[in-house]
Amino acid sequence: MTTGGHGTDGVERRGLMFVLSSPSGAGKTTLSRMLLEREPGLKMSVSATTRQKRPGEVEGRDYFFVSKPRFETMVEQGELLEWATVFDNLYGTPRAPVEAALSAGQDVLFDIDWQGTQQLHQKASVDVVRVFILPPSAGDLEKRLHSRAQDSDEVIRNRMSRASHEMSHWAEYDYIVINHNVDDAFAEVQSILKAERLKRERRTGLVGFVRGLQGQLQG
Ligand SMILES: Nc1ncnc2c1ncn2[C@@H]1O[C@H](COP(=O)(O)OP(=O)(O)OP(=O)(O)O)[C@@H](O)[C@H]1O
Ligand SMILES: Nc1nc2c(ncn2[C@@H]2O[C@H](COP(=O)(O)O)[C@@H](O)[C@H]2O)c(=O)[nH]1
Repeated sequence: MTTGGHGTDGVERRGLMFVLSSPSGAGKTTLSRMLLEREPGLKMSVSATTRQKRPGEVEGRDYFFVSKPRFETMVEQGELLEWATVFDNLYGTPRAPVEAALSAGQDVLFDIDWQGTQQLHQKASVDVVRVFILPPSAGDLEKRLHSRAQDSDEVIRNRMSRASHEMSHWAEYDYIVINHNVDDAFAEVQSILKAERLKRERRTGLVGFVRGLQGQLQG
């Protein structure tokens, strides 16, 4: 699925798919925004969803808000790379922008749940990096859902009641970050991205680069 781009050191490598999952309210959106601001070469995958727009959310930036029939057509026509029902709404990743970004040598950031992560991993395991964000405590998680002030008490109760099930998938992820403090959690997530970008098996240009170095040493 992926084709080459260049790393900051000029050596060609395959793009990667960087996935953040967590129980609702643990901080994925916050950490994603920080990553996008500070990490050039990273593009957000904007999902399609049938859920209602929250105050302040922008069409095409936060989500593509679509009707259920439109979502079903997207599924039938193979327009989604993965999709799932989450909290009684449908969510899915449009395929074309992800493929275009990877082809242009960018890395792609996903804020998706464990079901979508499993589907992506089945399709492109070596290029998928899975990070699970945990809250420091249940009390903090509830406080964060309230402090966001965008969901009704009923929606928050529903999300809290499902948090334990969401968290039961933590062991399917490559990295676990506990979001006590947002700056520390961000530093950890950013370190994971930087290290994964340097992984030997993604760096398709290394063989040629090392041969060139050896040529210089011998010549
Ligand atoms: N370390 C932190 N300490 C305190 N508040 C935080 C921290 N990280 C995030 N928050 C706040 O918690 C709330 C929920 O965060 P955010 O929207 O990023 O969660 P999320 O995981 O994306 O949730 P969802 O899955 O519902 O989209 C926001 O108001 C955010 O500012
Ligand atoms: N499998 C997918 N899950 C997704 C996608 N987009 C978002 N999500 C997850 O849904 C919940 C709820 O999000 P919210 O914005 O309503 O709070 C959260 O866990 C997201 O990660 C997707 O395309 N596929």
